[in-house]
Amino acid sequence: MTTQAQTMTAQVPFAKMNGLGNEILVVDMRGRAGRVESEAAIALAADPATAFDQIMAIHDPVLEGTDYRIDIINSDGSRAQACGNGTRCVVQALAAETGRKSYTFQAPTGIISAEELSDGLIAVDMGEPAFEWNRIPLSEAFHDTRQIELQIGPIDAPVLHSPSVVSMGNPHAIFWVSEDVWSFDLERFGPLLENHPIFPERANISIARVEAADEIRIRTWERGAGLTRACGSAACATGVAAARTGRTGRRTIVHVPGGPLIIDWRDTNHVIMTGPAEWEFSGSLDPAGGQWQPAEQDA
Ligand SMILES: N[C@@H](CCC[C@H](N)C(=O)O)C(=O)O
Repeated sequence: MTTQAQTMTAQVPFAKMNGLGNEILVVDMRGRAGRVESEAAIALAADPATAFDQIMAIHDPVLEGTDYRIDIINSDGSRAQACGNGTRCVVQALAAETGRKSYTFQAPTGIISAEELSDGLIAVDMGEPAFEWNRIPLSEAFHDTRQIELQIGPIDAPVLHSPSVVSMGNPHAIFWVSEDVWSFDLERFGPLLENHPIFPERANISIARVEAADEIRIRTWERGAGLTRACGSAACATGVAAARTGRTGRRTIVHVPGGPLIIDWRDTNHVIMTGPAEWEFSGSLDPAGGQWQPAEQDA
């Protein structure tokens, strides 16, 4: 039988945060073995008080030269390779704890660095995009991924078609539209496209409208999380794809439903995403089962 003391030792601290409305739980796994289990993630996602889009679990560093290792879990319990909004939340949480502004993380997709700027915004180096079909990945060869053959809706009058595809460590498809992005039933088309056989590892699906040479508006259906108010890696993928197809320059403001993100695809080929993060409340949770309680001052 589990005693109260055992239950307490199983608890780890977390902070409920958001990045432009992308709901994030930052879980502190430092000094602990194990990981946040998918079962725990699913239970926490089902509770309206802790409902989230991604968990960002901070682990002790493994690789020399990095501060921490980050594990990313979607609300359906699947693992993700990148999460831009979540990374900003992690940096804000660590900066509040330590006073240090810059960090280097071992993320599932590789080494990423990020810093809190003097105005409080957080800049994340999201690494280099990949365009090769087998790195997205796609299930069939497309030599030009600026536009691939994929459509949804009636065959002779598709609602969405010919997306650009980009990997930001995780797979993204961007459907360009000239209408209001809110006029599309993304809740209906999102899951069909996320799970389309062309994407063997599923994909994050965005609808994007270019509004100026440096401004884009998007909505995203996230792989493993559904409709979200913000997806940082989708904003990066869209900024890159827009520049790559001649729709915009390399520095854009990408408006997600939660607000603006600055996306800068630098000459170094690295994509820098800048935006805010916000703390909501703190607590402790069991990374195996997901049972949680608020911190005393927040209870
Ligand atoms: N919200 C994230 C992206 C999260 C990962 C995604 N759902 C996936 O499975 O690839 C972001 O801000 O980048």
